[in-house]
Amino acid sequence: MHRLSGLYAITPRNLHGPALLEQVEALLRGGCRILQYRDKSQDREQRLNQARDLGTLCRKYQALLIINDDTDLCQASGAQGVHLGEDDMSLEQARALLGPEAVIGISCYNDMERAHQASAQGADYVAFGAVFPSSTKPLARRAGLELLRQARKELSLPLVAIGGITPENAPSVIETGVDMLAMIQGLFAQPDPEKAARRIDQTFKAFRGNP
Ligand SMILES: Cc1ncc(COP(=O)(O)OP(=O)(O)O)c(N)n1
Ligand SMILES: Cc1ncsc1CCOP(=O)(O)O
Ligand SMILES: [Mg+2]
Repeated sequence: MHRLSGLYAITPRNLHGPALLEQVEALLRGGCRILQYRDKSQDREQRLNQARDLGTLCRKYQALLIINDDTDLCQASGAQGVHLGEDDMSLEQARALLGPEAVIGISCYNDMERAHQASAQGADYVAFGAVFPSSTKPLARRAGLELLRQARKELSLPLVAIGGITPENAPSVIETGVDMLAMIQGLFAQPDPEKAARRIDQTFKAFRGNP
């Protein structure tokens, strides 16, 4: 059983090869145990090699590797699951391809109805956001802290918050009851990503206690 809680790091577009692996390993050292490989580039071979290398690194730290958008890449690289949005394959199709053990996460933006539907259809987690303005995705729809609180009341599956989250504003998001914080710039744009990851990990522990 995978542990769907805590820091959920997502790879940035501008980092590849050894530099990406180095930064990801720093996050893993800092306590991150969920990683999403998000790479919209078209070079399939490069994406496959990168996903396999990230998988090797994640196994070393017993971390989960999720692939953004692409079920083929998930299967080819041996990753544990996929993250799907409204422009991607449906949850039913992905489940049929990847099987019951795969972790499938669904973007719900600010749409509670979509989240209830994903939950009923067997999603492993649902994501809401952007919680704050995001320089990675400036046009993302906004889902504020109040919506996260409401989602926590209505839904029992694991919840992810995404968009503009930083080590500074993380406590205000964790306080709503979400299970995971998905972050790109709030980790990778920090001078010390390991320290940023450790700070988030400790913030979760301060709220929830050690397991
Ligand atoms: C954890 C998490 N939540 C939301 C998203 C956004 O997914 P999507 O709407 O499909 O947009 P892209 O990331 O594909 O541009 C995500 N990737 N991860
Ligand atoms: C993919 C995505 N979906 C909503 S906001 C976002 C980007 C999150 O990146 P950052 O943590 O840098 O705001
Ligand atoms: Mg997508």
